[in-house]
Amino acid sequence: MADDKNTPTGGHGVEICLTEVSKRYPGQKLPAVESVSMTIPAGETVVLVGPSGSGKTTTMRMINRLIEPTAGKITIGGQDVLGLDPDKLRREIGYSIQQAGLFPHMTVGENVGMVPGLVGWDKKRIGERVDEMLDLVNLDPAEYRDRYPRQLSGGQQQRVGVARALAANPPVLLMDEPFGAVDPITRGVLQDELMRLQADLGKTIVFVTHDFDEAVKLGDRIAVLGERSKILQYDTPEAILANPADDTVAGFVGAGAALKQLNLRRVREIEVGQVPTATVDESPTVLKERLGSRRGAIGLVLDRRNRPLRWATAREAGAVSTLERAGRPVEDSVSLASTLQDALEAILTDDDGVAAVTGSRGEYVGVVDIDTVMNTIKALREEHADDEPTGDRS
Ligand SMILES: Nc1ncnc2c1ncn2[C@@H]1O[C@H](COP(=O)(O)OP(=O)(O)OP(=O)(O)O)[C@@H](O)[C@H]1O
Repeated sequence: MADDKNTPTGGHGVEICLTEVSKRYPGQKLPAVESVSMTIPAGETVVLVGPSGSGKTTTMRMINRLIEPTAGKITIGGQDVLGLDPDKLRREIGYSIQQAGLFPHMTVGENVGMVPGLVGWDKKRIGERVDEMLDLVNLDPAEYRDRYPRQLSGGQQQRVGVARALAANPPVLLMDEPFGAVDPITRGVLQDELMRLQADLGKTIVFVTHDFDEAVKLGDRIAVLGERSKILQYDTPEAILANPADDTVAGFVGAGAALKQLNLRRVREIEVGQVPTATVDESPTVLKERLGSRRGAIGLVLDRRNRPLRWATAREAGAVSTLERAGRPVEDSVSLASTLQDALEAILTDDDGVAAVTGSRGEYVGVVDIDTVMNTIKALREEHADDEPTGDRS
């Protein structure tokens, strides 16, 4: 899929550097963006979040010079953008906006193929690229290529918008609330798709949103902007959730920061506990002995392929002739790939407050309980406690 004929970097992300960039719109007393400095590392997704009017869009559009800065310097891959021809610059930067911004009188294929056409690709290559891009965003080319934007759902239009932004394989992608106009479910699907794409493509993405949860999900780093685009905090989602720089950022992070952190962690990253186990073919007394005399201690009966089958206490194991009927069935288990939020959900709905953890083939790996989750949150908080939260450079 690498198509490096027209792009010096082969489409891989490059660093973007803003140095004391300001924008004052004509006739305005105060600048909309005042002396912003930030480094966006190559191949990372940086999300700009902040209240309405904080200057997110202005900041982003100065990168591709849809808006001209009044002062400061912007470099992309070391090149000063103010020294480049703006039209050429914009062809090398993918741009996708809310409501997709497709040209209504052009078909899906013409929309996606527009920038490759502008940079001089031949017809055959453009055709192939259009189909490849539609495939990439999960739209069947044969079905959608010749439709007009109005013949698509909102979510499909957004997909075409992303396909169009990627078509000429630019190293940089600017996305201004690209999923702002679709329902929450479609939005989640589109976010997942973008994450999957980005894992393969490694573009440098600057993404603007109002939605802090979207920022946490998509961002390698988040820049929380205040008035005139002042950078209130610029850090990883984990660090911002664990240690917001000030009350304004904390307000923006919103309620439930600790719970949101659980969404960023996977069960495989924590140390799971162990309980006594026995397989269904073993005698109930074996499990009873392994559980010992500790009151309330619970063990797991595993099936012949080592998968969690039933929870049982020593007393319950002692009351049956075969472990097939001991205790109660395991209703819900979590896998190593589950988030800690999923694990917490399973723990909270379990009578004994414990969830079995399984590996990739469903085999028993261990257990998690509320203490494990609490300790993880505590550790996260301690890990980031000494962070120097503010910083307008990476
Ligand atoms: N063309 C313009 N002329 C004058 N002022 C403008 C212009 N465009 C934007 N502004 C002002 O600049 C400030 C920043 O606007 P901008 O659109 O960058 O903010 P934003 O954070 O992206 O907002 P939103 O989240 O509502 O889209 C606002 O106060 C806005 O009114």
